[in-house]
Amino acid sequence: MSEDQNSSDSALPSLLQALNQCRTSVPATDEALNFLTGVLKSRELNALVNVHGQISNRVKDECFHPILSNGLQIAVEVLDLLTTRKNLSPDFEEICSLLKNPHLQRLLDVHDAVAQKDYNPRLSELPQDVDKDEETIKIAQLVKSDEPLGSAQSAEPIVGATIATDEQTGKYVVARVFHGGAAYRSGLIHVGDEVWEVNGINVEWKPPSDVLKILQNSEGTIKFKLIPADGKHAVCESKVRVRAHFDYVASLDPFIPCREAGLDFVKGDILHIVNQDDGEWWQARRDGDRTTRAGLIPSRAHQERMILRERSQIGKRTDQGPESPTGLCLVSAFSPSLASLTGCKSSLQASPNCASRTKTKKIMYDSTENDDFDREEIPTYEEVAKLFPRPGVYRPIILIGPPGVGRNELRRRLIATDPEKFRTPTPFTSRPIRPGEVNGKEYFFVTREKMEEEHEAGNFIEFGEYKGNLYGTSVESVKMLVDAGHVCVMNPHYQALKMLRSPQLKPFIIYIKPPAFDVIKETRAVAYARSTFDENNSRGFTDDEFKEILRSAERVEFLYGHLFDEVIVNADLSAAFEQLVRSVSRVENEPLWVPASWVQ
Ligand SMILES: Nc1ncnc2c1ncn2[C@@H]1O[C@H](COP(=O)(O)OP(=O)(O)OP(=O)(O)O)[C@@H](O)[C@H]1O
Repeated sequence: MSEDQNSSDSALPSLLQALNQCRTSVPATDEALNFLTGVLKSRELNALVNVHGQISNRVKDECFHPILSNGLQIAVEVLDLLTTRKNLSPDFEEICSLLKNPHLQRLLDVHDAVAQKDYNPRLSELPQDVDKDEETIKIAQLVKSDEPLGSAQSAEPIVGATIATDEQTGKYVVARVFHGGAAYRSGLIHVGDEVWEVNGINVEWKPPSDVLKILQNSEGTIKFKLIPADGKHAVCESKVRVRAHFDYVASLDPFIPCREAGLDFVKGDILHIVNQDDGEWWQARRDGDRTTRAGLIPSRAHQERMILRERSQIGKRTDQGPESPTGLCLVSAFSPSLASLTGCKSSLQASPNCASRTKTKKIMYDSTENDDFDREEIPTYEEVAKLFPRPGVYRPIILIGPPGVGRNELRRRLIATDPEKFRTPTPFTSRPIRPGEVNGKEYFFVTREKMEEEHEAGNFIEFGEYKGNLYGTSVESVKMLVDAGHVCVMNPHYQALKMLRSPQLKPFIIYIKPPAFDVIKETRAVAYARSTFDENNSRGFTDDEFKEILRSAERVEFLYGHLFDEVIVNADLSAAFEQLVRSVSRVENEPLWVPASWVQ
């Protein structure tokens, strides 16, 4: 056994012995001393010391070299692969549960973070000739980045930091340090540090273009002499992941403080926010992309202001005439099955475009007074976390879209693949039960008073009146299906999303999008598709109805686009259905991003 091993083996007994010997002389309570004795004797600490001894024994003469730096990503991929398989052997089941363990995932995450700090190539020795009176100066050497410098307009692409002139002193200070960049990895350069010299050249009063030239012309390592900022050394990486609800192109943003440092992204991208110290500009990476340095993105507050600004400009233009998304016409559609019992206030105030549809059913839909309310929450970023599927507990599948786009058709096809597994919740009605009907099968039959009471209590996802009877689908009936191990599939009116998208139900929302006018017209004509806009006079769709579907789609996307988990364009029906089946399988088997509050 090695010396190290011996010393670590005897460390805890020696400590215990020492503690016993000085027990009476130390100013500590019996309780504290007993606690410490317990810790020193504990199995966990002894095991840990043992492991430490073993490791230091084995690697005494070697360096640690991480074999990989994306352990977590690989673990998730393995998990994804395994969870798609049915009838796994017990060994694989065990691997799955190990990989799902948050402690193991965190450990891999930390390992990767350490592994990605690329300490090579080694920096040359620091110079010995630092003046005694320069003790407060720090010298940082960075290896010049491989990124092309031709287009560099700032120091950022070269050293991973931005430098700005301090308004009060007129001197150069480090304004920002990018996560993952050379400056960040060095751990030596911090926001607020005053830049005194670059490669031995005093830059105190030089114009920015000269400083940039020095950086560009330097080869290999770049040496900085800095006057440290006080107490700003602790940079803590946040673990926040957000889903972006808007597209961002840094080169088109007139407000970004450093364009080269911007991070472009598109709606739906998952971003890892690594730093939120600056209230206006956050630093982020695309999730899973740990190899690159972080880039600048607008903070939530900044983006909200931009959106409000844009809206007020649209508002001004709308006052002067042209249409805006909120000015779109919305038509209700009604099909007799309660699953698609829909309608909305806006439909009762049809615009002149909709005037031809005189037979629109006046079905109340009152989950909200009007759907513009949704835009009060300005969609910028939503904090998300991964939700791992749990065997036997299925997330409800919600098909949303403009009436007539084909949600019902897709829902029915999905249920037909396995009617025992896929179910639509049973609605409630105040209509009297008819001969042959069974309570709880076609409907739950309840009194009008009971329905009104439940409605008042906010328990209905959809609620309406038809031919003097009330109909409604309750949150409870969705929960009942989920608890019974079924996959609940619904195609409610889009306004129902506000109630459905809750941590209790955790629905997966699929937007069924109409294709372009020509394609929708062609595909529906080939299939002899019947319009459900006017149930008493069911016939092929008219051009106006297709236009109405497209107009309504625009409105749904504008109001609820940020809530969609997936988009399926319903052009060719069998292709759309295949995509639906694939999505449903993903929801069952893969960890997917959901609002963070659903997981906590
Ligand atoms: N991709 C498609 N190609 C051809 N016909 C389609 C396609 N998708 C749906 N249809 C047909 O279009 C008609 C309307 O579809 P469906 O009833 O499913 O719409 P919906 O979105 O549920 O609207 P509603 O609530 O009005 O019923 C049906 O006759 C359906 O078979």
